[in-house]
Amino acid sequence: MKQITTNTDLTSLNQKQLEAVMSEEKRLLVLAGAGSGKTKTLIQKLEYLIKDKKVKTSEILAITFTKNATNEMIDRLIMAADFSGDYEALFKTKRKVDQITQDRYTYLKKYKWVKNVSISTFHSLCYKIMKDWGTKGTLNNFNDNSFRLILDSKSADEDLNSLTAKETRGDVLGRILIECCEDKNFLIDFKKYLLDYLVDRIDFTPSKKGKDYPTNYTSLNGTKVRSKSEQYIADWLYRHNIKFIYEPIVNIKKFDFKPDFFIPEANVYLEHISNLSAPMAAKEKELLEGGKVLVKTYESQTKDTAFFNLILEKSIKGRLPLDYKYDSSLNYEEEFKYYHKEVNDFRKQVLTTMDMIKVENFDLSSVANKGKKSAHERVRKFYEFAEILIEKYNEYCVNKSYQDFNDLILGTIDLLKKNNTLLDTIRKRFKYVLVDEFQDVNSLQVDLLTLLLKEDTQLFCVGDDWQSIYGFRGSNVDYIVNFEQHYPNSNIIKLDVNYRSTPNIVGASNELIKHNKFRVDKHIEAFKEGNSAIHVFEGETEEQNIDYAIVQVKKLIDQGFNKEDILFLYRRSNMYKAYFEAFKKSGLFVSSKTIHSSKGLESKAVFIIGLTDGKGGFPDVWLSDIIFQTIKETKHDLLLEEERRLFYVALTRAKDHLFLMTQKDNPSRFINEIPRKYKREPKSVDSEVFKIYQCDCGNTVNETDNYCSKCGSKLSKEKVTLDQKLLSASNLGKIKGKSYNEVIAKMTSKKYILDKYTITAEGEKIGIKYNEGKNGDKWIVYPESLAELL
Ligand SMILES: Nc1ncnc2c1ncn2[C@@H]1O[C@H](COP(=O)(O)OP(=O)(O)OP(=O)(O)O)[C@@H](O)[C@H]1O
Repeated sequence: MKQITTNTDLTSLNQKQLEAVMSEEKRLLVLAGAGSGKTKTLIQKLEYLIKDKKVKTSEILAITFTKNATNEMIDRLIMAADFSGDYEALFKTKRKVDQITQDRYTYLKKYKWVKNVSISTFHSLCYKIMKDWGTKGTLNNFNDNSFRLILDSKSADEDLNSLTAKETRGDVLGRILIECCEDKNFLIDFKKYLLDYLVDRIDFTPSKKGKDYPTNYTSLNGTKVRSKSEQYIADWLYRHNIKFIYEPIVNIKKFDFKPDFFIPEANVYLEHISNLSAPMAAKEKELLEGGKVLVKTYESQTKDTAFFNLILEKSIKGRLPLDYKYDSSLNYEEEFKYYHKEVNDFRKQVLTTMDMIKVENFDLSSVANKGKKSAHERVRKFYEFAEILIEKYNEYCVNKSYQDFNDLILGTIDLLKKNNTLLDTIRKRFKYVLVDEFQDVNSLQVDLLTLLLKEDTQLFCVGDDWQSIYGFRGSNVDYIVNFEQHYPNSNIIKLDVNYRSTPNIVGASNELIKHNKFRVDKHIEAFKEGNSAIHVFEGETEEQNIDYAIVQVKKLIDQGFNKEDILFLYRRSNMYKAYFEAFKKSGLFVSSKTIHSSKGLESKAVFIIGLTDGKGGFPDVWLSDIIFQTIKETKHDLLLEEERRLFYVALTRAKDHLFLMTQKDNPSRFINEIPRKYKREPKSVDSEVFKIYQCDCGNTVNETDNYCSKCGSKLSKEKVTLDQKLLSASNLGKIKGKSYNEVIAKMTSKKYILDKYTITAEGEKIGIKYNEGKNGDKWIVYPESLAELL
């Protein structure tokens, strides 16, 4: 084999990183804090194995979680191979995605050995195994190799799109639902479920009759009625194809009134009487005098459904023509035309249920049976429908030979278990298995991984339990926290130097994460020096926060920061909407991302917005719906810990500057969990007064100065008056190289707010003005802040 050379420089590693790279341990976890060089160590390990240990490239399997991570790894290997530095130089130029892919392809042809290393996501690994080893062309077989992928939408992974079914999982499930609704009973039952639980959401309403008690219920034909019993009557009529008018206005002789129902074809009025009903006597008399038939039903009768049905049969059916057609065909389109959103939500719930069952490797019928025994009617009903739909869905996918992402892993596990030759071949081939982001693995992935290992396979995992943020998708932080239990005779190396962030950012994130119970203890130290504090800004309104952000962003841009250097992060996309509009208006360009998608990134300045407490803020702990709790229970405490890890990820993306944006009187608990010493918080105006002293020559001097630095004259403390403490508009202009008029125009063009005070300009005076009572107005300036605004 041709000698592979790379420009790997092991001397750039610290002691622990080096130890990890050179380790011969069969089961090793490199457990690290943010910015401590996990990715760097993993890549160096790859290079070390190939270049120094002369391991055959085909014997290495490196597993990542995303296509981006795979590409990053490939790019770093190409850079290591490319001594000319040309490939690295390309990254400094602006390129379109297509161009990046093309360049990668060109260089992979040049450095073929990089291509020989199996670097793939779990999914693409399984895809390949299934395609290469699945049973050839045997439809209806779980291990069929002529399958196509079925996804929720177009894949972000271009390579996968050509291999993907045209229809999405949602399309298929939707069609199966329509087919099931050809059975009228199914349709009516399903519509009732949808109206009760996704439209009226009756189970989310307090059971006690109070002001929150629902004022109406949607009946099967869409009429809103006032009570559950009225809904029952309306539904009974609908099911029997009997038309009705709800609360028709009747005027027979003396007054207008509204009986509950009128059934024209039976020429009957129906009044349902409960203890909430208004007195009936006068209305009844009117109807009688008008020769109308009135049927009365009573709340007490509804307790026994069969009995109540009988009453309705007798009093209504008996008055309809003998040949009345009680049966009618119902059309899905017509029945659900106003409820597309709810049908869509239901479909998503079924797909999530399906995924959760697969990820946990559970059996559909056991989960469905558990669900059907739930104390909640909504859950019982959901699983009745879900079981039928999922069974039919699975049947359809097997017939069509469709596999979703979880099927790929399940299918591969199944295939490896059945096919000993294959298992043996793969185990013998991959002598080194490297896994990135190990904190994100789920049970299925661990099962697969375990299958791939022989006793003497080297398993090298890197991860950070503090950054595990995909619990909601089924990943289980336990595999990294209790690595030694899952992999007996394993070793752990902790990387504890953060090369990315300033000491305040590292200190703050260390302190924050200590509030989590479920974690491995690590103490991460900052490599960098510097004492820039974390800025906490508490505006009274979102507008104030945006104004502040604009000022700070402009300041950073003045310092030479570009788009990539400034990153706005948020828990949910809608938090950024108003910022986006304001930046667009001001012609400012910054990067922005949800925190989940910022994993692995870094930026010189990071702004975390939307840090308010409570619903819609951050943390925002949502216990999963009881439907999903049936499959996997989630607990409030653990969800809060995951939110905190998400905040940890956000904090640790920042290299030098970190801004936390919240709202006055409603800060996120996470901000309070960061000790004060790391933060620069706006304090009250009085405690923060930054006094400005002026020499007679106009030069600004410090309080402790005895002599003026400009004219050299001795400064007399007694001369300092309130007015003299003020930095005049002219002087402020001089400092910033602006004219008096420019300063005043700028300050008065917009109301800048500092803390809760408005900065105003009046003549030469500029700053914060507040009323001192009989001594007149008092002015205070924050020179630093004012200068920032200019
Ligand atoms: N030994 C080292 N000496 C100097 N710089 C280092 C060293 N190790 C890592 N770095 C630098 O630290 C930064 C973070 O490294 P890397 O991205 O590999 O960390 P990470 O642990 O994967 O981060 P995270 O998990 O937070 O995304 C990079 O800029 C990297 O070049």
